[in-house]
Amino acid sequence: MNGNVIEVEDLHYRYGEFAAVRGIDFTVRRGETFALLGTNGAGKTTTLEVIEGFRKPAKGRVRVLGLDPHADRYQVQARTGVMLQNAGLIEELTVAETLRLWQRLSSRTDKVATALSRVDLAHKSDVQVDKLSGGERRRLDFAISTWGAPELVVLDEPTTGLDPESRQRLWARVGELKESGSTILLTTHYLEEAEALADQVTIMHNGVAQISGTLHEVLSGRPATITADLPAHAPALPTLHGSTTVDGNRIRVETLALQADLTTLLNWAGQHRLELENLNASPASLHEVFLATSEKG
Ligand SMILES: Nc1ncnc2c1ncn2[C@@H]1O[C@H](COP(=O)(O)OP(=O)(O)OP(=O)(O)O)[C@@H](O)[C@H]1O
Repeated sequence: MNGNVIEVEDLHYRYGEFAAVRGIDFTVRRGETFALLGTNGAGKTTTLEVIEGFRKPAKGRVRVLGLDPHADRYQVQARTGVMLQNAGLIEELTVAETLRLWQRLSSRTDKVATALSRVDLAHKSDVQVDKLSGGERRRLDFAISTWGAPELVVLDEPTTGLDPESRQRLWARVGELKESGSTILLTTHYLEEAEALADQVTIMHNGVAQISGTLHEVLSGRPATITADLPAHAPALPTLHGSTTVDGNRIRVETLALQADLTTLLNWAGQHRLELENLNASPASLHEVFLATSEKG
């Protein structure tokens, strides 16, 4: 096997007549974290399910750990940890019993107490699964899918339903997995999650990849934004590198020269003794890229 853990070439998948995935290509190298983003119904889960070996592509070539994930699914699944959107947990077992069962089933070694403390569930060891909150179930599922740090971890919307603190903790755990050498493929609707974790992203829409690359590649060339409210009767604005739009007293500057334009604007406000209310300056983010790609239709 080369350094690629996942290779997807011209992947197509159909549900009957409906083409859910229409020619996706991407490669995930060993040790990388790759985020698949996109609108609802874009085809992210379908793509993940093909990679996990649950679905056979209509067309195209998929290799996972050098194997065909459908034909060789038992070999691939033994080396992969998968967190689906809805976990099939056994409701009658306690949290600790669930992990002890997993310990017997898994070919990887890990410790129940350690796995529980990683996801902050040690205090729930003796609680039955059907008594857990939605976020706690999600964390238990994460503990199972990352048991023994698998070579490949596939996470379908891992932090949906988690509170902000639990989300940050899970990000830290994903960071540790990455440090230990695991390759991670995840889908998420939280763009800041992709910004925090991913080396590479692909944004899907209607079964097609609209944009792919490293975060730097995806964001480069995208303008930063400055917004502010001007006081009434403000003098004419200074000349800026970026393009300015005015709506009432609110200005919005889209610029590739954020520092220069912000300095000009602040100097101008200072000279005229103006207060710029609600001043905000932000670099390009995945949020704008996402909106731009999903508007393409
Ligand atoms: N079992 C199925 N039978 C028929 N159509 C399906 C089936 N599963 C998914 N689809 C359709 O395929 C498309 C892609 O679905 P998929 O779940 O892969 O999208 P997604 O990007 O994961 O969406 P979301 O962000 O909403 O979870 C959607 O239009 C969906 O309605």
